[in-house]
Amino acid sequence: MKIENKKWSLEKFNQIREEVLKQWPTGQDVDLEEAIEYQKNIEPKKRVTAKLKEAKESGITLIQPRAGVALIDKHIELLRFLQDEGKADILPTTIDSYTRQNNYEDAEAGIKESREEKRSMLNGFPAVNHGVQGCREVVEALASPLQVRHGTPDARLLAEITLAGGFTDFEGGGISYNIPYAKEVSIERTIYDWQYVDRLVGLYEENGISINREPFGPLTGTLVPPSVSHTVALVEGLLAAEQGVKNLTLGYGQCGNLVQDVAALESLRELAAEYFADFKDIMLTTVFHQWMGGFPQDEAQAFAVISWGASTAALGNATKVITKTTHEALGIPTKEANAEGLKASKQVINMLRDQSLASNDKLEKEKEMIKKETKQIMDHVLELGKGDLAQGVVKAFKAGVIDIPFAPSRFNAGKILPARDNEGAVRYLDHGNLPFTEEIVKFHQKKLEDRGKDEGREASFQMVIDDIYAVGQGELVGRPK
Ligand SMILES: CC[C@H]1O[C@@H](n2cnc3c(N)ncnc32)[C@H](O)[C@@H]1O
Repeated sequence: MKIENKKWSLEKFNQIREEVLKQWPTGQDVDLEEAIEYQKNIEPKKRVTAKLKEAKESGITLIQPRAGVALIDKHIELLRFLQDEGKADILPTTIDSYTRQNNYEDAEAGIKESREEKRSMLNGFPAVNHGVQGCREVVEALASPLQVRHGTPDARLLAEITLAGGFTDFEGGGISYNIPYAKEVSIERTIYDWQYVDRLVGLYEENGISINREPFGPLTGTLVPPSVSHTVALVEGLLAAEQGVKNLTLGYGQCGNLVQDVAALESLRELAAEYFADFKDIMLTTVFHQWMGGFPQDEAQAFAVISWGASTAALGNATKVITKTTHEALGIPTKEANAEGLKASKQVINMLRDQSLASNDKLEKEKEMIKKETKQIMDHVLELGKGDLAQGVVKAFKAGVIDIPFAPSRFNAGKILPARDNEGAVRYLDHGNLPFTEEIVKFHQKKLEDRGKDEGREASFQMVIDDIYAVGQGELVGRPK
């Protein structure tokens, strides 16, 4: 397929739509006109965009967990608990791994098994199998707005069914739900398929229905430098806006050094304001993901990591924070543990509501570097695409100009290597083919050399390994044993 960053015609969209809705029997229940009417009757307090707008205007940080189980009644019970006990501002529905791979047969088997075993045999909610009516049962049982969270390279049918089902926010994108989640799916394929998702959202918007879109910020969740993360957020947001998306939450996964993370959130807002300046009617918000790397098993230590994430989200004025639980190192959390992660986060956010991180030289320097790096990558992507962003992305991955650390995809160059400096900020030990100037490369090298001097060792791959295990072992920087 030829990909270009151009709004799809309705004719092209409808032609592909016929195939999409045939991928599973429940696709036949999607009737767009009826779905638009149904969405029209979902009042503002149950729309994610309204909640985000209110939070952005009042400068508060909303809390949202991840959560999903196999059966509709159990999923409602779980979400009701997170809403009423956890006080979640926005509710998730995390989709199961079979559905994420379009393996609806095994999802169906998982539903059957869950009924037999009387416990969830899936690691999320199989929305495609439950269909439009099943999704509406969930939406109508809850008072809070709902977002679909997943990791699906081909999310076209999932989007059709969950949006018709009353969800008002859809996570993911052609890079962020491919490169960290799949090995064999080409970038062309997922950029194209996610243009379909965004064109569907554009169709809802053209009919007065506001649906929020949230590219998946953390990517591989493993020491992803802010400028790599911001590049993907901006690219996916711009591709979505071209298809008619009007509400975008751009995300970033916590790295752990407070100044760098606050600088990342502030620079993300500033970069987004620049890159989306031509889209007059777009609402831009930010989401901060609490630490996505390895967690300590110990409950108290895990609470500390959760609270550190909540603190940074508040001090960085993120519109929303995605919370973690003390079961992170163990598996799918109980509803109680999930609610506790929400309550700990809310406590910290409330206590920091009237505080902010005073601007300082370090913060300004960090913001300057992140913005310079991101712009250097973005400029090169556009150059490679001869002005077409979609073409540029495909070429950028081939050239390693966009490169995501520790990604499974064979379409990712995998040449960059991140490691923490002496204060725990994430730096480029190897910047691979990222198109950075000498100034940028030297800045990162010096930071890592300083750590090496302090530790009495060379800046090396061993630091990367030490840093990957550090948080789970009670540290931030992986110091030599
Ligand atoms: C993006 C990855 C994260 O999503 C979370 N996650 C995935 N599936 C579920 C789930 N079913 N319930 C709660 N949390 C979940 C978990 O914290 C994991 O680290």
